[in-house]
Amino acid sequence: MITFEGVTKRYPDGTVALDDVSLECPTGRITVFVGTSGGGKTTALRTINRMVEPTGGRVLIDGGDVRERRPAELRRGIGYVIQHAGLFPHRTIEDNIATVPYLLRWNKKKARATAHELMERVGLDPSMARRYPFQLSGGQQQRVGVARALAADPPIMLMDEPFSAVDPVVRGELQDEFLRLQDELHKTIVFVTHDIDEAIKLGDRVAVFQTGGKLVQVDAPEDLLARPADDFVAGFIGHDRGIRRLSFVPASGAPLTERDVLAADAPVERAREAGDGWVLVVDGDRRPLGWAATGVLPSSGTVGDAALAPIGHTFTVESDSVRAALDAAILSPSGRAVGVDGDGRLVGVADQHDLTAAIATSGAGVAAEPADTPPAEPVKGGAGD
Ligand SMILES: Nc1ncnc2c1ncn2[C@@H]1O[C@H](COP(=O)(O)OP(=O)(O)OP(=O)(O)O)[C@@H](O)[C@H]1O
Repeated sequence: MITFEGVTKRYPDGTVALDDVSLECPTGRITVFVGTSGGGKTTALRTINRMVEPTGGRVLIDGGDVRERRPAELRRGIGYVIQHAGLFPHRTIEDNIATVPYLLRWNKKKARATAHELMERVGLDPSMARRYPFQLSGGQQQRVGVARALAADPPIMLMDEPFSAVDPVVRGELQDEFLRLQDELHKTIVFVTHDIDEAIKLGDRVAVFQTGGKLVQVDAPEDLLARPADDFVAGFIGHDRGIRRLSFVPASGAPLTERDVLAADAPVERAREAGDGWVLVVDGDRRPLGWAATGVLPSSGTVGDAALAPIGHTFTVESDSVRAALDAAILSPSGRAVGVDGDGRLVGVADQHDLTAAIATSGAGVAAEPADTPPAEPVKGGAGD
């Protein structure tokens, strides 16, 4: 656990970068610092590894004041990743990654073997080990930055806008892989970003900083979206927080039906009986094939003979959120979302009304149940859809 106790940083020119900040970053979890530019996020991060010394208050790691540790020794237990990766341009990728192991005087063979292992872990082909940073894309360089920070297996990782310098698609991939890696490694991570969507996607806890180094709110992402502490936080989160909260409502709570679902070998006559204009056609393995419009069916034969409109995207009932399901429904020609299991087989179909019912019972909607109705378990990593 990293603990900030009334931490203040006032620079000699009078700038207050941190103003009496108290917060806890739990062990094995991701705490994200987010907020306006100049809000003190980077300053707060750097007080943990003593790159910045507070002028008031204390920073503790597992109860011990960081000031009682020598900076070099302290930093060996703390990985540090920055924007643009900050790689050494004249060292190969493997030697960049092995920077700390070399400092720790590991023999070269072991250090390089660790570097290769880590390359695989962060999704880089070890055949790139002998390349130089300029021979890698921005996204690949960021992966090297993460691998380098992990090399000595530090329990703590500080990450300062590590994914900001890459395009949105690569950024999304890096975030997903980062979450997957954290699922295996359980590091104590403090992550700085100015992007609220990134904060909500990655954070177990999100700390919102305001100009002047004031910490305004620390909460789980779903609580931040549900109950912003003040107008600043509400404005910072944005006006679509109602929709974004649905990322934390599990789709498994939505009532699913098998109404108007037919196998491809069913006679077209059966499709004509369907109530509201569309029939979902599935194969013998219950994998969805497409939507058949009942107004334009062939005169005879099977529903599989009909021209099928594409499903668009499905949602996985057990792991996706209502947000993903609603999106699938909105994009579906029939207005209905197709829920599948982990193997892509049909579980059931939900229309927008069914999904609204799930929102209401989860407590996330305006028409929430009375307060004594327990909210559904949130979707883990739910903001990622
Ligand atoms: N050495 C310094 N001397 C004076 N002021 C400083 C110094 N370093 C930082 N500051 C100021 O401290 C405040 C907080 O800076 P910090 O970099 O922590 O903010 P931030 O929230 O990380 O911002 P950004 O999102 O723009 O990176 C800013 O007003 C900055 O100008």
